Amino acid sequence: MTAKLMDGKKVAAAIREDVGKRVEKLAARGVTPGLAVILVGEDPASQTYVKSKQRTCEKLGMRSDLLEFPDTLSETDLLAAIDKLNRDPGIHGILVQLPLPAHIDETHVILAIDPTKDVDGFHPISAGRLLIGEDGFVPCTPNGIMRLLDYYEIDPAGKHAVIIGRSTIVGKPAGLLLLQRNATVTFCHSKTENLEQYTQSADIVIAAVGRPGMLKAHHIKAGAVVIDVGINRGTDGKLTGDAAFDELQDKASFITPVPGGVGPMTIAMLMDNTVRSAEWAAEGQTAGNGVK
Ligand SMILES: Nc1nc2c(c(=O)[nH]1)N[C@@H](CN(C=O)c1ccc(C(=O)N[C@@H](CCC(=O)O)C(=O)O)cc1)CN2
Repeated sequence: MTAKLMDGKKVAAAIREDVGKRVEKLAARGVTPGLAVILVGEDPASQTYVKSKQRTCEKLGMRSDLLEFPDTLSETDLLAAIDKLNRDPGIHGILVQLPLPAHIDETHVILAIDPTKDVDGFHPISAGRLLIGEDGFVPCTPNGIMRLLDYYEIDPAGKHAVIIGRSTIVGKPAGLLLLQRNATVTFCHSKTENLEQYTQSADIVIAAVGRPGMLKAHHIKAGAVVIDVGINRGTDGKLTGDAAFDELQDKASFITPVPGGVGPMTIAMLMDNTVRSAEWAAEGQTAGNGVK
């Protein structure tokens, strides 16, 4: 069996096209969706991602503000910058690029973002809405994974999904989304003993641990769907995922490549969340539920 590639670039382009149409509709009502991205420090990968977010916004006709700070920025000054953006009516989405320098507490920063502008979906209000199944901002990478599954008509209902990784950004929300779609979900992580005991019975395996090539052919059953969230840059600059792609592609039914799989979906879903935020604001709603 040769696995079918799940082409994140193609699916992300289709999402951007839809987002672009919604931006035009908002423009007809005098609204320009605005995203503010805060970057602290000079991590090269983070610089690439924020530039890509900015470029995508501009291509779609959205406002994009990039606030760049040195890694000596104090937490107090960062919270003040967020507060200013919270009060800017032209900004519908605020995100702080992660990781942050060690002296800044990520939780304080996430809590400072107005939940009605939390387009990353990291605020506890967004996380709570996802937990109870209420409409709200869903973290971009897991939301992108769901859109990829939908595009390739992979219905998680009744399937066993194994998630390797329990981060609040990817693993946990991906598990909740799959559960909402009636999958049976197992979380595995760095302390899981005998990983293959779980992965070998999985219909869908999501690898999100940041360990290059850790998911190998012997871990999966024939015909499993493999979603690779890993973005590991080698010393040669080459990007590899958490899945050993070459050996898995002969055993899986579907597999996401790295690059070109889940990564492009993350930015497309960020655009989707930002435009949703502007749509909700234009309707006088908060997070889609009609509450002002
Ligand atoms: N505030 C946030 N910080 C971080 C997030 C996030 O969702 N919100 N996710 C990651 C980084 N990230 C977006 O911010 C991101 C990672 C990867 C890609 C992507 O398109 N990857 C490409 C390869 C790009 C390359 O060459 O490096 C791919 O996989 O094809 C987009 C966004 C951590 N921080």
